[in-house]
Amino acid sequence: MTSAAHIHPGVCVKVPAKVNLELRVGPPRADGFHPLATVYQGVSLYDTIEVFPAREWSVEIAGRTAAGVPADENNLALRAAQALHDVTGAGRPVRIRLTKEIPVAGGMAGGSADAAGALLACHRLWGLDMSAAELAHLAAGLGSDIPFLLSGGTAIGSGRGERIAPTSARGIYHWVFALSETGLSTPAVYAECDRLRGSTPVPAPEPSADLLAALSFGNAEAVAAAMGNDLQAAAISLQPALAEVLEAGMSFGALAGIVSGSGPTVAFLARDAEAAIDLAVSLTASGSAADVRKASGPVTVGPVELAAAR
Ligand SMILES: C[C@@](CO)(OP(=O)(O)O)[C@H](O)COP(=O)(O)OP(=O)(O)OC[C@H]1O[C@@H](n2ccc(N)nc2=O)[C@H](O)[C@@H]1O
Ligand SMILES: Nc1ncnc2c1ncn2[C@@H]1O[C@H](COP(=O)(O)OP(=O)(O)O)[C@@H](O)[C@H]1O
Repeated sequence: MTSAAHIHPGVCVKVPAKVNLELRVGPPRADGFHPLATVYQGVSLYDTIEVFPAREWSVEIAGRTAAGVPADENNLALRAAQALHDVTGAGRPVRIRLTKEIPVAGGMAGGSADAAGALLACHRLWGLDMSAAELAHLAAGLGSDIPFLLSGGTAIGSGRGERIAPTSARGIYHWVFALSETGLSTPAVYAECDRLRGSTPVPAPEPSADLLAALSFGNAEAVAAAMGNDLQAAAISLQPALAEVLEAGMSFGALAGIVSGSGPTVAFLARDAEAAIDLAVSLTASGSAADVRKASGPVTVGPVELAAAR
């Protein structure tokens, strides 16, 4: 065989990070999960997921935020590819290449993005014809955030976050993310939320009408006023320095600051693109965050296309 016979084309897709504009958390269900009412938005920090036919399953990890991501069977992208293979009986093993830009364990769903990307890329590579609903069902079994990341954009999440409904959203939102040096574990933050609530009765979660109206008008000030995260107090309780990060961003002119999901990334909404640049510069100069990223939303998952042979 010539060496060209060993070069198989692969498939590539870029999947964004998410921020929860609102995250309302109900009391724990019998299965331990918390019922949610959340508004997700895809933001322009992307992981790239490439899959190539191979003799054995494997995953390799590159990119700015590669450190600490498991390159074994605990990797969510690998688990997703194998789950798709198991339920369909289709396809051969793949080598997965992740190029990570999304902060790890930061409350921005990087692992979920990689899992969603692996599902989309393997679905194409193996020539499958599952419906969007079938893929979403499989995604939900792998993680609550994954169905949203099959498409991105702006959407309402209910159930444990896996039930996605579109919402009308206008405008472009300019974000500055303050990253933390150490991650927070999602289950630990949910548990801390329950502990802080104690025996206080918690109502069933609902998305706020004000936020949905603000999004439908594309009014950044009104969106900022309506943002909220029920996990924020728990994230601050576990990582008290986050309170200072929030204060710093507000003092530098953010419209609003919020812990992203289970944290510890703090998301600041800026008035416009210029204000976002000023805010990112001030936050960086002040040294109040380990790292600072600018992004805009909503953005969707990129096209599923051929990857260069490697
Ligand atoms: C908090 C959120 C907000 O969007 O995002 P992150 O901050 O992790 O990105 C999500 O609820 C995270 O979703 P995801 O990371 O997919 O969670 P899963 O793998 O489904 O669950 C991990 C663990 O989180 C807790 N969990 C998750 C979702 C939920 N509705 N209730 C929960 O109590 C459970 O302890 C569960 O065992
Ligand atoms: N492909 C992946 N990318 C990032 N983290 C992964 C991946 N696969 C498994 N993990 C594990 O999942 C944990 C949570 O990661 P991540 O999805 O980035 O955070 P979060 O749930 O806060 O959004 C990490 O600490 C890591 O050990």
